[in-house]
Amino acid sequence: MLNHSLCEKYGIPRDAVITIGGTVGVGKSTITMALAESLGFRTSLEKVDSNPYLDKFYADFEKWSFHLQVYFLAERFKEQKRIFEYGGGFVQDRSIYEDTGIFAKMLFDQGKMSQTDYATYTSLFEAMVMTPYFPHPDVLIYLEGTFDDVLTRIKERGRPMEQNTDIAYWKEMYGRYEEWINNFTACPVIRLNINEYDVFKDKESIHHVLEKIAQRIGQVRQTVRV
Ligand SMILES: Nc1ncnc2c1ncn2[C@@H]1O[C@H](COP(=O)(O)OP(=O)(O)O)[C@@H](O)[C@H]1O
Ligand SMILES: Nc1ncnc2c1ncn2[C@H]1C[C@H](O)[C@@H](COP(=O)(O)O)O1
Repeated sequence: MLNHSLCEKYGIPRDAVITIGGTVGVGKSTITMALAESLGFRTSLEKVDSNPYLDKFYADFEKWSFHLQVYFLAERFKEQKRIFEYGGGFVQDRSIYEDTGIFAKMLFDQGKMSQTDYATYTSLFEAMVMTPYFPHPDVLIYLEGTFDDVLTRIKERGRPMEQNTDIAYWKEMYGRYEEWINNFTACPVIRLNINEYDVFKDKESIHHVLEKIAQRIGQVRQTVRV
């Protein structure tokens, strides 16, 4: 299954864990699949259709915010375990850090999650994730584009629950993402503009992304060795 030749060509370790971050609609799932195919890695994808809370959440944020956050946390933690059990070699669609740093915080700040629920969620997150035993990704690829481009992609993808959501929600999230990534330190980051590649019209452009990954992981592993 592993595409050893591309891993070797670029010097990307076969046990690497590459996580894709970025706001809703920016293109995470798409590049996750393209990178995994190129490298012969497994994917860890967000399952939207089988999520029992997502539709309800978009219809009533206040009522379902806590349920949804706990559900996402459980799902991502199970995925983290799966990645660990396989010994890496994964491309992961969205990081666990975004659940707390973006979504839960935004819902609390906007009064859509109560103080008690937020405290319970945060303590659960910290107990599960912020421990020395939790493996962080080798690299987080942060996808960025203009707000208009992201909005166009959300519209074109056409998930009904997202179409009925106020643009202010996406705008607020977009702004929070910019601030969040500027302060993110949990693992090495590559910032990738969505105009730097196009997996649909120019498949070869994925090589540009592979080069960046190799370079960043190489830098980190070299620093660790020194
Ligand atoms: N490089 C690209 N060029 C054009 N459209 C893209 C590109 N990457 C993703 N898209 C489209 O944008 C929409 C959102 O992409 P998706 O990967 O589902 O985003 P995310 O996982 O970040 O929410 C989809 O309709 C997808 O086909
Ligand atoms: N932690 C989350 N809280 C609320 N909503 C979330 C969370 N994680 C993902 N979502 C939503 C956003 C989208 O509607 C879908 C899938 O995300 P995407 O960025 O399109 O992969 O789930």
